[in-house]
Amino acid sequence: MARRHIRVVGAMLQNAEGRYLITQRPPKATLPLLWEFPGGRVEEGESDEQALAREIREEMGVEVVVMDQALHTHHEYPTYDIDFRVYRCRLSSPESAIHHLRVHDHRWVTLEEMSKYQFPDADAKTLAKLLGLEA
Ligand SMILES: Nc1nc2c([nH]c(=O)n2[C@H]2C[C@H](O)[C@@H](COP(=O)(O)OP(=O)(O)OP(=O)(O)O)O2)c(=O)[nH]1
Repeated sequence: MARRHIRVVGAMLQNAEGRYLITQRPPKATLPLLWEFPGGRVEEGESDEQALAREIREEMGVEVVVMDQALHTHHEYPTYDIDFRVYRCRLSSPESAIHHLRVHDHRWVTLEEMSKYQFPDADAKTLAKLLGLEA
């Protein structure tokens, strides 16, 4: 069978204190309980911006404004490849409460704190680039 290639979008979502939102994948998802940049797959006919806003609405019940693309990487997992783009985003309403609709947990973290959480393999490159970008 052909190897699957999936297009994934993630959010670099900063709050007023400059902390980034990271979310924990559900226990029964692929890559269970790993921490990640909120987001998910881009579906047929969707733009990256539409997909990211939809995923974040479905996962946490909040609205975001998607801004510029910050990072783009590829990663090969054992059974599929991802094309992963990360966009800077902000909450449409800064005081919005984060709901755990499809995420197990969330944290607002500094870049230093981020490295203490376990992320999927694809994010090693993303995190290194992010540290480089924001340094
Ligand atoms: N959102 C997100 N996904 C990531 C990150 N790093 C990483 O390897 N991924 C992978 C995990 C998954 O294989 C894929 C995202 O798919 P997903 O399962 O979250 O997407 P989805 O919500 O559309 O899920 P599904 O309905 O297809 O199950 O990208 C990341 O930082 N954020």
